[in-house]
Amino acid sequence: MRKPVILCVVGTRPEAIKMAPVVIGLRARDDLSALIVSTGQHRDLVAPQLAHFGLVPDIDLGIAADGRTLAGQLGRLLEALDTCLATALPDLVIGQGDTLSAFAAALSAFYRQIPFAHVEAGLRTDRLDSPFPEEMHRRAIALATRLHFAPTRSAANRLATEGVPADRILITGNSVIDALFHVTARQEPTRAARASFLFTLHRRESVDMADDILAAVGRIALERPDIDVVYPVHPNPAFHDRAHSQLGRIANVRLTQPLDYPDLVAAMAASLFVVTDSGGLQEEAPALGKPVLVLREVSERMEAVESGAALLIGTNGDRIVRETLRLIDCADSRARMAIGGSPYGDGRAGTRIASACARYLGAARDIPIDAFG
Ligand SMILES: CC(=O)N[C@@H]1[C@@H](OP(=O)(O)OP(=O)(O)OC[C@H]2O[C@@H](n3ccc(=O)[nH]c3=O)[C@H](O)[C@@H]2O)O[C@H](CO)[C@@H](O)[C@@H]1O
Repeated sequence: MRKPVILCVVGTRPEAIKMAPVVIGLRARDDLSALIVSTGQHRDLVAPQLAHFGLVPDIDLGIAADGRTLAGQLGRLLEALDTCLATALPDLVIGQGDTLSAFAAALSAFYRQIPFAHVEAGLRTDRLDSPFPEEMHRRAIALATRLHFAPTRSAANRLATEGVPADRILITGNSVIDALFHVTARQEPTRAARASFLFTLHRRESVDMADDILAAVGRIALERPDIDVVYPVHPNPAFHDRAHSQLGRIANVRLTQPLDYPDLVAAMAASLFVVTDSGGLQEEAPALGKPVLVLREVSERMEAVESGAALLIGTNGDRIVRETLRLIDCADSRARMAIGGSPYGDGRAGTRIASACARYLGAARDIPIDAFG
């Protein structure tokens, strides 16, 4: 009898990192078949990250962003994914998060009436302009989703208020914690030669404020030459060019290429704290006991803010300088934010998701699935 076939669609770096534990969980079972579809949205960032989990894309659609408009990219992704679904005839499609690739995967599955499962379901800011276009994507994805894998109870509660039936929601934890533990279990702790903090900036809505944010980082580095700023620069030209022109000549700002996931985790573990606009880093840093200063006005990850592990500081340069210098100078402030453990997961999201998929597809009955949290 043919095993049910699941297509796991990834488009970007964070999707690859968060989908890897799901694929590992699915492939640990002998009653399902899981294939990875790489859309090509982050052409050069997906395969290397999957490789760290021993995975390679099974299907590569090659639809790179290449400067197209959002609508242009979405059209190309929909067409390529529709053809892929018509050929692979999956029993279930899984997507992660809120990107164009995740949205196109949900929509193309819906159009073919193939069930869609959403990893990291239920994240909302209630602001369609922030993050743009991700908030719209994830709300629309929810309409096309059969199985909602919510990382936390608050995400599950939000889905319930949107009318999603309880038996379609499972609280799994965020699979990024699975990925983090996969790496830390294979890494020797390193003692940093110099004190540092990790800085990343990549969001679409950060572009307009990028000059102010990067100028603030430069002011901090010049004021504290004893502290290194470790800044893996996102390849998006909107950030890459600015970073090098504004910060390239400051000795204690270490501009690097995008880091492989294990190297990013090692840099985070060696840092005093993290300053970022990244969603994933807001989830990972608390698990490593690292305070997070979030360069956003709103966040769909309020659990870390409410626990005191993260602080929303927005994009105003003076505030960034003030809050970052405070964490540099005050070990007590850092200790108060190092809550120990992440509210986002226990490292078993992949296994829970795989069990839920197997049960849904009738591949296995009555699987006890313990929810996270
Ligand atoms: C609105 C929003 O928040 N959306 C998020 C966005 O993801 P993001 O904001 O987390 O994106 P990034 O920050 O680019 O990636 C982060 C991952 O990459 C690792 N990393 C980073 C730099 C590096 O040099 N090397 C690395 O390995 C890092 O540790 C982390 O795991 O889209 C995802 C997909 O839908 C969503 O899930 C997610 O909600």
